[in-house]
Amino acid sequence: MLFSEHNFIQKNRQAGSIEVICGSMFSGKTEELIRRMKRAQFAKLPIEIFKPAIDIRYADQAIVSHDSNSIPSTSIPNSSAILLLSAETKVVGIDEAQFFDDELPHVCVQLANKGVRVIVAGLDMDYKGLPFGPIPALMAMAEHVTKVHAVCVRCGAPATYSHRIAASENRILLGEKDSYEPRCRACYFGLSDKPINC
Ligand SMILES: Nc1ncnc2c1ncn2[C@@H]1O[C@H](COP(=O)(O)OP(=O)(O)O)[C@@H](O)[C@H]1O
Ligand SMILES: Cc1cn([C@H]2C[C@H](O)[C@@H](COP(=O)(O)O)O2)c(=O)[nH]c1=O
Ligand SMILES: [Zn+2]
Repeated sequence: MLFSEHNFIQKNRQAGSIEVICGSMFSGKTEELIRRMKRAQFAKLPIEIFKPAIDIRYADQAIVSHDSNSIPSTSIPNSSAILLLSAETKVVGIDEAQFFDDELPHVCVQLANKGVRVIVAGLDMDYKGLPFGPIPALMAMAEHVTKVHAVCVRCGAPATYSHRIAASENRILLGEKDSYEPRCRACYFGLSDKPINC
């Protein structure tokens, strides 16, 4: 084997990767993140899972899916804390990533370049259907992007939008079924004949 070829393989062995799991609310992002992280645990790899401190739903020290699956996590105030807290880690999971600051893509690139497998889950769109926080940039920089779908509560089609039923117009409004419902394109934009009670 040529020296340059050997060097190339060695370098690539050290490289990690970025995976993004995105979609609407109730689409299974957290479940998919938990599944991937538990598989890494079975492989005896050191893992760390982070979520933004702002997300105080369900539990402080765990990520919890709408189906009550959970795995321990650390709540952090900003994305730079991930670098400080994941020194010996081989697999880093990040949930509710839409709430993190714009430095998150840079943090993920630094980790991946150090050989870490980074798995990020978050909403790709806010309730207005607009790209949400650092997720679009992460989707562009990731090796793998998985878009998962909920079931539209109006018609049963695959849902890609998170329709807000609560009155607030703030971009950030923590909530569950009391405040949001997953909808397909036709039901979100009112394109179908079926009447939609908003
Ligand atoms: N309309 C819906 N479509 C799909 N799943 C739903 C719906 N409503 C509730 N769920 C539940 O939500 C779970 C997914 O939860 P979770 O992984 O926390 O989603 P996300 O993180 O994308 O909000 C599903 O397995 C299902 O039990
Ligand atoms: C669409 C939308 C959502 N949120 C909040 C509501 C929930 O607390 C989380 C999303 O949780 P999930 O795990 O994806 O179900 O985000 C928000 O603040 N603003 C929005 O526009
Ligand atoms: Zn629909």
